[in-house]
Amino acid sequence: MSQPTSLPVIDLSAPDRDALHRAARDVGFFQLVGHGVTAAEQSRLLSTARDFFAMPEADRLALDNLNSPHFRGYTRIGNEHTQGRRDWRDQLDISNELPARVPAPGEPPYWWLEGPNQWPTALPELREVSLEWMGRLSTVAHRLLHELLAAVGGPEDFYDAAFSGHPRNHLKLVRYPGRAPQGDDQGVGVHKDYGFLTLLLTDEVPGLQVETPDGQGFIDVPNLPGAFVVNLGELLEVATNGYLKATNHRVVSPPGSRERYSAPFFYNPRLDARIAPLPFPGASDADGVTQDPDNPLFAEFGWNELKGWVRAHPTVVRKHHPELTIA
Ligand SMILES: O=C(O)CCC(=O)C(=O)O
Ligand SMILES: [Fe+2]
Repeated sequence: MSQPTSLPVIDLSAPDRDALHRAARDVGFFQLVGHGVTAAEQSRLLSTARDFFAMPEADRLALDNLNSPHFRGYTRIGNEHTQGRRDWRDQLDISNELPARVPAPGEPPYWWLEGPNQWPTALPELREVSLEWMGRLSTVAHRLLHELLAAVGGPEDFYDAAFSGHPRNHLKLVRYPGRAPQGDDQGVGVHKDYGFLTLLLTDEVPGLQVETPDGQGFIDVPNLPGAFVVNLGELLEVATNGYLKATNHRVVSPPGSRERYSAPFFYNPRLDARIAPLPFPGASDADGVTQDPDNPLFAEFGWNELKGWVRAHPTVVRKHHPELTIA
């Protein structure tokens, strides 16, 4: 099979289901156009993110995620880890604005993930822009998930109930501040995303790389202005018993001191949603989910999400959840 050198482009305003099926099954990554989100909305989100990172460090550290047992807020450069190695980026993690939840004895610990966000007082518009963005992209992702389920021959509304109540939307505002002084180029290390679909907005600076289907190398994802880069998360792999795979990807730090900004939106169900197998014709061709002792895939979404946070934010875990283990 020849390696794709650019990603498939899917137009959500006139979806070609065969193309979507192939893009999801063969590549696991594609560019989404025709989604209805305007260039003005996109540049507002990115410019608000830039304003956040341009604030004095003390203002950013006032939102340190070490303050939050719910893993919300700001992670300074070098405090996040992927594959046990330090990532070279700083970021603000935002999710649904909910009251702090402390799981009762016997309740799954993933309920710690529910809680309030931390917002900067000096940049009040960040709250409105981010919450609006999550609502807007949920609508787009919902449509896309329906198209995708239909494209593989399943019932398009099969997972709607999993999103009722408080679906676990997650927006990350990210800055890659050039290369680490020690010469390491891990912006963010190789990983898969934990939910159904990720809709990623980036500036024009390259860096995102996707693993090739044969697992032998990585290809650069070019910036297509106006498009969202979409990738499949682990729940789609679980849902289809491995017919669709969550794709490994990483970000290579921009050279020198060049900065790169990005904003992945993770379209996720409720934390306690159990992902039942999708009834679809390809189920008989599916070869099972990836077996990796270092990365078990959980059908109950909260566990899958908590796995990711515990791995990426060991300092938060040491401070707030020293007893926490992943079932
Ligand atoms: O910044 C990017 O381009 C991708 C980031 C990413 O993959 C992630 O945060 O999960
Ligand atoms: Fe990712």
